[in-house]
Amino acid sequence: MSATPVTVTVTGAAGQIGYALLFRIAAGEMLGRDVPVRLRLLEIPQAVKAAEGTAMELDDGAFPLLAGVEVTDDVKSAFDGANIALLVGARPRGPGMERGDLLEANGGIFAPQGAAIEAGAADDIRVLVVGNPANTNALIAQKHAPSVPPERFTAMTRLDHNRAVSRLARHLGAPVSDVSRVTIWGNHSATQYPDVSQALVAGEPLLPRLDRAWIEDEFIPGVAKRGAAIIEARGASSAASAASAAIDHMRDWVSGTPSDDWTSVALPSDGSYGVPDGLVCSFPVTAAGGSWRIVEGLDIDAFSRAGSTRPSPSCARSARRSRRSAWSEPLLDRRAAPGTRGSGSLARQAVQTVAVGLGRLRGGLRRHGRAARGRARIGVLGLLDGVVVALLLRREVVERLLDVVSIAHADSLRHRRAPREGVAIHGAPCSALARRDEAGPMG
Ligand SMILES: NC(=O)c1ccc[n+]([C@@H]2O[C@H](COP(=O)([O-])OP(=O)(O)OC[C@H]3O[C@@H](n4cnc5c(N)ncnc54)[C@H](O)[C@@H]3O)[C@@H](O)[C@H]2O)c1
Ligand SMILES: O=C(O)C[C@H](O)C(=O)O
Repeated sequence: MSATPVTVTVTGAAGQIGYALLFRIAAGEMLGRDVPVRLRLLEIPQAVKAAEGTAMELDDGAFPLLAGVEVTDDVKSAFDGANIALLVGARPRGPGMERGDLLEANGGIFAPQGAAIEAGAADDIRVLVVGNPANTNALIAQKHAPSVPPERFTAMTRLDHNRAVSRLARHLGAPVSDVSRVTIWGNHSATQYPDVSQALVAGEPLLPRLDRAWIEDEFIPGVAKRGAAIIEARGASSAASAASAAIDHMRDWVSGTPSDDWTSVALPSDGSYGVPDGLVCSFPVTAAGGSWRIVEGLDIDAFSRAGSTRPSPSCARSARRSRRSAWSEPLLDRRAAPGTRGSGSLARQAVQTVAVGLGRLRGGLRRHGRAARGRARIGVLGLLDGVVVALLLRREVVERLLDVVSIAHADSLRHRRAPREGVAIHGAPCSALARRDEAGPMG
């Protein structure tokens, strides 16, 4: 057994995921069965007592690797000397919501936590953001810890990855351990693209064994919308499977991925695959020596070329949408906020949110009835989301955002007759944004 315990900070420790996560960490499933851990549990003051109850149960587990448990509501001390931070504490969504709708409630949590990591975490700090919208929250935390290497901030798409692997294995009647090289691209949101084009089953290409209609009509939406299906069935968002994915994510990060496989992790882009620098995006990654490395050089068109059956109109729509989600978001980003490098891709995400909010608002205002009113309401919330993100940023970004909003507004007035196709956000056809508006850009 190694001598010095690893300090693991878990936020939201009294919540559902926290409860499913902590005992597995204490049992050595995350860092190895020879690595002692010291747990720091961060909660809001109202939930500290519940977290203390969990700490009592951890004691009662008599875990040989557990070197201590501390409970606190003080953000600074929670991250002091932390080697690993699992940022789980955040509000979960309810039925009918998208994860991006949580930004208003949750975005503010991650700036002080990022700052506390900057101030006091250990040099080897590794951060996994689980709280939704995970990609955006990871970016917020990362921007507040400028001296920590950006790639140490990750957001969790491992749950989506595991869902994809499990679904493929069940469909093919194969053990999950036989399925490899699956990728989740993009955001932990309904806009993600679960990609099987490189996947293997028992070392052989998997694509020839799948029907393209199944991939497009069942697999892709089934994975991307699994979180909502669980909320619908369970009345609460996924917890044990999320905790399990967090364990998998950290274990692979620290101990490495198998030599013949990769996993999916959302991390600040290094420009790979045309994703703008700094945007927190899920990629195929391997881990070795405690660092992630993006798998380079994959042929991203393989899936399209391999399809042999003609998709029905709805398949085509869903495929277009999925591919657009994975690949055109960066394009939209680039066009939406040219020259915002340095002010960060958070600005671009804010711009996207505002643009989508505007799309929803316009859609709602143009129609009548309850659905339209709902759409307009969601539009207003989307606008607020964007503004909240922008306010977390510097002044010039806010100004740029206002710029974009006014240009979009002017365009929408100009193209009132064909607003879906006509509105341009710095050159990006707004039709693309409008079609994505159910899913939202945030993850
Ligand atoms: N990325 C993923 O794959 C994934 C999967 C499942 C759930 N989630 C997200 O994880 C989050 C937590 O889910 P849950 O089911 O555990 O929710 P929960 O409501 O059961 O628990 C959340 C806990 O966080 C605490 N909390 C709130 N603000 C905090 C703060 N500032 N500091 C510390 N703790 C704080 C709450 O008091 C609560 O105990 C949600 O945002 C959910 O949407 C993400
Ligand atoms: O869907 C949710 O809101 C929870 C989580 O992100 C999930 O994917 O299960």
